[in-house]
Amino acid sequence: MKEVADRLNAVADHLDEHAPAMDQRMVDMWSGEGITRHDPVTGPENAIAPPLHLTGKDDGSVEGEVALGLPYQGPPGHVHGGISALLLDHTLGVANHWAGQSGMTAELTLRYHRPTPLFEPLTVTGEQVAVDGRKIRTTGAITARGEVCVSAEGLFIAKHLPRPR
Ligand SMILES: CCCCC/C=C\C/C=C\C/C=C\C/C=C/CCCC(=O)SCCNC(=O)CCNC(=O)[C@H](O)C(C)(C)COP(=O)(O)OP(=O)(O)OC[C@H]1O[C@@H](n2cnc3c(N)ncnc32)[C@H](O)[C@@H]1OP(=O)(O)O
Repeated sequence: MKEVADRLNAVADHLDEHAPAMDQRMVDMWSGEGITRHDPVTGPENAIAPPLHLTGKDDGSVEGEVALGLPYQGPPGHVHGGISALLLDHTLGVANHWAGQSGMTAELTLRYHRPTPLFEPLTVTGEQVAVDGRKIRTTGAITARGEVCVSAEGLFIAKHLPRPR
């Protein structure tokens, strides 16, 4: 294992030497292409992202399918509850973006109905349900085999931090 670790560390050092400076990398991550490349849920450049692929639907909601492996394990054979919260927080955020009014998460309420299985297709959904001034209410769920494992209700407040340029 030590030899393998040394080789991986050498690769990491090599990549570090050739990577752009951190502030430039931040700019690149936010440069567009219609997706965020860096986020820990859908980001293709983020090693901890499963990644979940979300699609916007004609009815205004978003949906994606993903199967999660061992790094996301909590209870034996099942998804860690914080990971489910991560997927839903982000999916509700993307649902807001898709609906045209987005904001920052102020409250996220989760109900864990049944354990969420690892290694099985999960459907993750989000839908904006109301906008009242700056307050945005959004719901979503993770389902497996047609049964709801986790449902979410979020309050988002319209506010946008400046993107790096
Ligand atoms: C499907 C294909 C789509 C393609 C997608 C393509 C591209 C994607 C592009 C972008 C990606 C899109 C989405 C990405 C998704 C991101 C998801 C992640 C979201 C997050 O992970 S984000 C980080 C976690 N989040 C925070 O880090 C927030 C920290 N926090 C604050 O920054 C402030 O706290 C803030 C801003 C929340 C409010 O602050 P503030 O000063 O602006 O507003 P203020 O306090 O005045 O509140 C105004 C009114 O909201 C009420 N209110 C406020 N907070 C409340 C609470 N908690 N509960 C109940 N009511 C609350 C007040 O009571 C008042 O109500 P009233 O007006 O009636 O008095």
